[in-house]
Amino acid sequence: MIENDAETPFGKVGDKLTLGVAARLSRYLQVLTQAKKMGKETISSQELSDYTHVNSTQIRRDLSGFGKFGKRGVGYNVDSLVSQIRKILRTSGQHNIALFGAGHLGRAIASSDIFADHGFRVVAIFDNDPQKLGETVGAHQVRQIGGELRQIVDEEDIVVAVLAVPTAAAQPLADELVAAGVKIIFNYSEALLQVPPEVTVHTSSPAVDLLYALYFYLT
Ligand SMILES: NC(=O)c1ccc[n+]([C@@H]2O[C@H](COP(=O)([O-])OP(=O)(O)OC[C@H]3O[C@@H](n4cnc5c(N)ncnc54)[C@H](O)[C@@H]3O)[C@@H](O)[C@H]2O)c1
Repeated sequence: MIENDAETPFGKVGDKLTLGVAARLSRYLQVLTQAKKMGKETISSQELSDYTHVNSTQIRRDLSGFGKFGKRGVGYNVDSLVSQIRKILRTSGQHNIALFGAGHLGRAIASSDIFADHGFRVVAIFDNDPQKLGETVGAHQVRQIGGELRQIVDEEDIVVAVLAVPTAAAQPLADELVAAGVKIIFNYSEALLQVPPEVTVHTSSPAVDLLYALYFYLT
C-alpha cells in the first residue's frame, strides 16, 4: 500500500506527474483493467507493450519501483499494479460524472460500464430537448439543464462533465459548466473548447486515435 507522501518512481505520490508519464500510466491502467476483467492474474512487460505500443524497456523503467511484484519470468501482478497505478494517478475511489446529451452516444455511454470500470459513476443525465425530459436512460431520468446546475454539481459532487452534444452546442454548454464549477470536461464533440486555465478539457476523437494507430503501422 502506498502512503500519500510515499516515494514512487515518479516522485512522491502527491507530486504532479509529467504529461508523458501520466499518459503512459493511464494506458497501462486501461490494459490492466481489461486484463483483470478477463481474469488474468499476471502480465509481462512485453504484453503491456503489445497492447500500449510503449516499448517494453520504457515500461520496465516506469514500473521498476514496483519491482517487488514484477518478478522475472512471471510478470507483474495485475491486481497490485492496478491499485498502485490508481494511487499514483490519484484515481482511486469513485468519481462522479454528469452526462450532457441523451442522444445516440449519451445513451450508449449511460448504458455501458466503460466509465464504471475505472471508478467513474454517471450520477446525472441532462438534455435540452423537452421531449426527452423524464425518459429513463441507463439508471437515470433525463433532466433539463436549469438555473440549479451549480447546486446539482455541488450536491452530487460532480467532478467530470461528459459532453455528448452536437458540436455547435458544446461551447455554450461548456461556459455554463465552467460557471457551475465543473473542473473537468470530457468532450466527445469536435468543438475546440475555450475554458479558463483551472478547467481541463479532454477531447475524444476516434479519428485521431486511428491516426495514432496508423503512425505505428507506417513506421
Ligand atoms: N468521439 C466519439 O467517439 C464520438 C462518437 C459518436 C459521436 N460523437 C459526437 O458526439 C456528439 C453526440 O452525437 P450523437 O450521435 O449522440 O448525437 P445525437 O443527435 O443523437 O444526440 C445529441 C443530443 O444532445 C442534445 N443536446 C443538444 N444541445 C444540448 C445542450 N445544449 N444541452 C444538453 N443536451 C443537448 C440533443 O437534444 C440530443 O439528444 C456529436 O458531437 C458527435 O459528433 C463522438
